[in-house]
Amino acid sequence: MSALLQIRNLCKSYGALKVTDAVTLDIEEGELHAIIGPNGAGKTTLISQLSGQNPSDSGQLVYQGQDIMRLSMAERVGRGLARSFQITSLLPGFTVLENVAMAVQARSGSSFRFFARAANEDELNREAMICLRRVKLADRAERLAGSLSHGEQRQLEIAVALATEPQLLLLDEPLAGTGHEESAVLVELMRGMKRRHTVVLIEHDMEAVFALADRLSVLVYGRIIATGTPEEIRNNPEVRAAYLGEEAA
Ligand SMILES: Nc1ncnc2c1ncn2[C@@H]1O[C@H](COP(=O)(O)OP(=O)(O)OP(=O)(O)O)[C@@H](O)[C@H]1O
Repeated sequence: MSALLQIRNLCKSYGALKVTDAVTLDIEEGELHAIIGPNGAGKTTLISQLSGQNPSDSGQLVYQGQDIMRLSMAERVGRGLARSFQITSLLPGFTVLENVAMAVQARSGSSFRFFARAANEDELNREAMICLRRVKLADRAERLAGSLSHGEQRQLEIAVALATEPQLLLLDEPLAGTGHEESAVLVELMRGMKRRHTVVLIEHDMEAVFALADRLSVLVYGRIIATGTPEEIRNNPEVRAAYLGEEAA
C-alpha cells in the first residue's frame, strides 16, 4: 500500500540559501512522524510547503494518490490536510467556542446553508464542543480566547485544526513556550490523537518527541539525513554527531 503522503525531491530556496534540499519522505497512514533537527534546519519551511502556505520550487507531493503540488492551502484543508496554526491566528476577542465554531463553519461551507439560522448555530456549536472536549477545554468554552493561559491557547489551536476534520495534521512546535504541566497536558492530548489522525510533528522537546513518535526524520541543512524508529534514530551515529549528541543516550 502506498503512503498517505509521498514527498519526492521537494526543494525550496531563498536566494542562494537552499532551505529544503531534495526532501524525499513517506508519511504512512496512522503514524505520528516527528521531524527533528537543529535551529534553522528548515523544519518550519518544510511544514509550510506541505500545508500549501509556502510554494515549493520543485518536487512532487502526492496525497492519497493525488498530486497536490498546485493546490492552495484551502484546497489541501478540504482534502483533509491541515496545519495547526500559531496562536496569532486565534481571535482573542472571541470566545473559545466561537473560535472553533468558525473553523467548523469554514470546513462545512455550504452544507450549513440549508439549516435555519438558529439550528445552524446549534449544530456548529455542538460540533465545536466535541473538538473542545477532545482537547480538554470544554470548561473554557465561554471564556475569551485571549484570556486563556499560553498552554490552553495551544490546546485551542489544536481544537481549531481538529475542527477541519483533518486526516493528516501538521503540528509545528505545539510545546513551544509551555511550562512543565502545560506540556504534559499537550503530550497526553497528542497521544490521544494517534491512529485517529496521521500526524507530522515538529518539536524541540526531545523527551516528548521520543515518547510520542512512531518514526522520526532528522533534517539538517534542509536534507533528511535519517528516518527510523526512535530506537534507530537514537542509535544512529550520524544523527548523534550532527544533532542529538550524547544527551539522547
Ligand atoms: N522567508 C524567508 N526568507 C529568507 N530566509 C528564510 C525565510 N524563512 C526561513 N528562512 C531561512 O531558512 C532557514 C530555515 O528556516 P526554518 O524556520 O524553516 O528552520 P527551522 O528548522 O524551523 O528552525 P527553528 O527550529 O529555529 O524553528 C533559516 O536559515 C531561515 O533563516
